[in-house]
Amino acid sequence: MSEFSDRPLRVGGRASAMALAQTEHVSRLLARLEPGLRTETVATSTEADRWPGELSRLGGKGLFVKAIDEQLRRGEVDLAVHCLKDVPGDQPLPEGLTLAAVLPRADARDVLVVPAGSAVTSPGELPAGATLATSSVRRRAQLLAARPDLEIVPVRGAVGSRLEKLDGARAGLRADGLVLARAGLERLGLTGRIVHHFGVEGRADGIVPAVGAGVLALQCRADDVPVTRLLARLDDPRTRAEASAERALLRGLRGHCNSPIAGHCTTEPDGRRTLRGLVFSPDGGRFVRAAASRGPEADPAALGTEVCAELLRQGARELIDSVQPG
Ligand SMILES: NCc1[nH]cc(CCC(=O)O)c1CC(=O)O
Repeated sequence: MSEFSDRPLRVGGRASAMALAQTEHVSRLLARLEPGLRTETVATSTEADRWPGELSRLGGKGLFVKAIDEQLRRGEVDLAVHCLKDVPGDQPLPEGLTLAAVLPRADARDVLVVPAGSAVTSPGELPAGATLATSSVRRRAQLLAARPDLEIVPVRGAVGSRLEKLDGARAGLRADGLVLARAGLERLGLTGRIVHHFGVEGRADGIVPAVGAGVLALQCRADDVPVTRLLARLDDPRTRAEASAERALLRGLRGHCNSPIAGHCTTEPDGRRTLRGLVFSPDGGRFVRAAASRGPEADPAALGTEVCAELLRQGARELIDSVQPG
């Protein structure tokens, strides 16, 4: 007999197709964990979803999670599903909430998608002066660092509408390609559109992912013991350790949502973790980079702090402060 059998568990998330796929995924995992458990999706379109302009002018990426966290605090939902990448790293979790689980990380790579009918199969085939669409300052800086000839143009909106704009089915974008997270396309069943995966290792032709890329975070009220215990069973310790290293790096850098910061931690089969961090100028012309590896017994947050200290020593503060928060 499940202690959740008397009422459905309300799963909160955003209303975009990607977010709905995420809440459905979590609901399926929970049903598998606790036969008899019923869930109900509560989808909310946030202020940031409705805003067509620059996110930084509204208050930043944190708005994607804020409205849902408030529902959780008010008791209108029992858990919240967030992309960890969208959870601000420069402020603590809202009072009374806990990060009860991080799910196993999906493929964290950024990918290139080209318009329907384009013959391009890799970035190297893009002609000089080609236009790529992304609103991520991190992607923009890394693309320009490798190819200063590229023109990078902003694009916002749900992943599906970005693809429609790219294909010309919707007005508002003329670009030779779009750079996105593979994880988002996976959740939408759209990986068939991918023509190239960017490497995460910090080579010149790659794109080091964002802190928390590909990770789904499950939050609940800290005093809700049954839900905290239930969600804890979905926690992936390896991903949690990687996320902890990455987020310690981001916290130490005090980056705001408009900072071109990349941070990615990987784990070897023997448990050894490597954290790589980079901070860029907006045009990618200047950057600092650092990496460190530690054995499985080392505190992942300390790894983040160490890579952060090295980046600051190399001048990361000046790069971060040269960019306006919005
Ligand atoms: N910035 C929005 C966002 N937040 C998380 C993902 C994708 C999934 C993930 O990386 O967890 C995306 C879309 C994208 O960046 O293309």
